[in-house]
Amino acid sequence: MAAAGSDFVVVANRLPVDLDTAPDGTQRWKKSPGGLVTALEPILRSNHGAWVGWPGIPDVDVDPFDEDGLELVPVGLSAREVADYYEGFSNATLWPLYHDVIVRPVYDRTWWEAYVEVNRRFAEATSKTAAQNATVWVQDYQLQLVPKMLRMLRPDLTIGFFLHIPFPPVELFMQMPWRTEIVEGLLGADLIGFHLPGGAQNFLYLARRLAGQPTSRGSVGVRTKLGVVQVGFRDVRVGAFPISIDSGDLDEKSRRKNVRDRAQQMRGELGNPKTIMLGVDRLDYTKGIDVRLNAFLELLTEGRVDPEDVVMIQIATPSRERVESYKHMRGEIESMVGRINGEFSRVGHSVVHYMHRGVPRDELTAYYLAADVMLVTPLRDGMNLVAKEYVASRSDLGGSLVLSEFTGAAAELRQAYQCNPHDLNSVKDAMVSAIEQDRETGRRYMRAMRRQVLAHDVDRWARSFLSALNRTGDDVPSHLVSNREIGDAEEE
Ligand SMILES: Nc1nc2c(ncn2[C@@H]2O[C@H](COP(=O)(O)OP(=O)(O)O)[C@@H](O)[C@H]2O)c(=O)[nH]1
Ligand SMILES: O=P(O)(O)OC[C@H]1O[C@H](O[C@H]2O[C@H](CO)[C@@H](O)[C@H](O)[C@H]2O)[C@H](O)[C@@H](O)[C@@H]1O
Repeated sequence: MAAAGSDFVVVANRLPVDLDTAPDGTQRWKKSPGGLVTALEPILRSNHGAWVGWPGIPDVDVDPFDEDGLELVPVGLSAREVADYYEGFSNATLWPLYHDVIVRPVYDRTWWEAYVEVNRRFAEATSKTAAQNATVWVQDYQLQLVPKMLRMLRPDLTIGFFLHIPFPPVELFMQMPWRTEIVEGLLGADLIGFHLPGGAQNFLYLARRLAGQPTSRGSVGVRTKLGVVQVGFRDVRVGAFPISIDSGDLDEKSRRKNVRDRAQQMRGELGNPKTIMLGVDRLDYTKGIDVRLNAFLELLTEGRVDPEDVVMIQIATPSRERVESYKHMRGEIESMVGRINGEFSRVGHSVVHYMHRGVPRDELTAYYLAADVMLVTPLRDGMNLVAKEYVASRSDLGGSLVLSEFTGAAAELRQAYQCNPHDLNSVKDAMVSAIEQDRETGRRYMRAMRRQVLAHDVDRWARSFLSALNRTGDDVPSHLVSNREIGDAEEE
């Protein structure tokens, strides 16, 4: 058992830095600051914090190192483990199963064995890193066995777990050959968080049915009213904590002159169309990129949208490219883009601009500002931060959001043009309403959505989870100090 060590440890599949290999073969750490690290950094730094995770490439063996007061603890994976644990069990079994079986999950015993083995390695690395009575926060579906494994190694720890993707209903979860092991793995935590009350409710039912543990029966609320599973003498609490973004920062960036000028310039480069529609997603079959392309194609074909007036930009960040279903989907989407442009573009004027690459952060903010209509049409999505980022970027109160009902964000962004991605007419109607929205209505809707996103930022999300985990009932867990003040951001 560790004598010294960190008082607060985050455990996630990926470290907040990636080991990047340059063309000349040299390797260096590249920051990949997602929302999670932004939210947790102040708490990590002021609490002698550590982050346990994979460096992002196979077959590297790196010792723990300090990065500006934050201890980074790399967990190495072999190429075989990346194939079986990450691409296999995490992204070809759990990912599709938890996203409504949009593609058929593969149940492979070798992948499961790799998942168990890698989860054990993460639990062991965490056990060596955490100080006596430390707080450990385990993240996401790749590490569902870690809470139980860690509790067996270190019963002194307070362990939280947060699932970033949906937790499926019983009818789907029961497909999983290792369903009991997964539920029991999660029950090693003291608090299990989901984005939405529905996920928490699904889990409570499965804990009763599969682990045979008594549970509370009442409904679960957002950030309040936790459910309880009794595991022997321990109470495992279960709750809904919808994640968010660093909305204040994005709001500030979107007001900068250089970002506004760049947005104007983009419009000019596109030939000053009346309407710019934008999609920003990892290239993933859950995101409904095909749905929005189909809806656009039908609207153009029916003459409800004029190809001279409306331009669509799709930024599709490469993702999980060696997984079969992702390869297949890429081909389908690219052929659809080709078909729409083949039918409706003319020389010097494309109707769909498709980029299979990521863009830098500031450039992305400029895209958000330039877009009159933001298209977020997943078939299923745990939250969808892109929808919240768009809203936070619209300090000018311009723009409109088309949002699938099947995202976590839909529960909070009620003034979006919500649609059912399984009903193409619903998506088409939402797109047309968003395109035709009048200025005053748009400003009213955007103001209401911004109030929600600015008041509920990622810092508040982290604090509400950690205070529930440590049962302090305040925004700031009493034994975890933070040097960052929070207050509800005021609109404009
Ligand atoms: N800088 C940058 N970030 C991107 C790009 N595409 C997506 N992202 C970010 O990736 C995140 C995607 O989160 P989310 O919508 O919740 O979907 P997820 O991909 O399933 O986690 C958001 O923070 C996006 O801003 C890109 O091209 N450039
Ligand atoms: O690490 P990758 O395999 O490259 O995938 C990127 C991340 O995708 C998933 O994001 C989810 O979390 C978001 C924040 O809570 C949420 O808004 C979104 O709906 C989810 O899809 C995944 O959960 C992460 O673990 C991945 O790192």
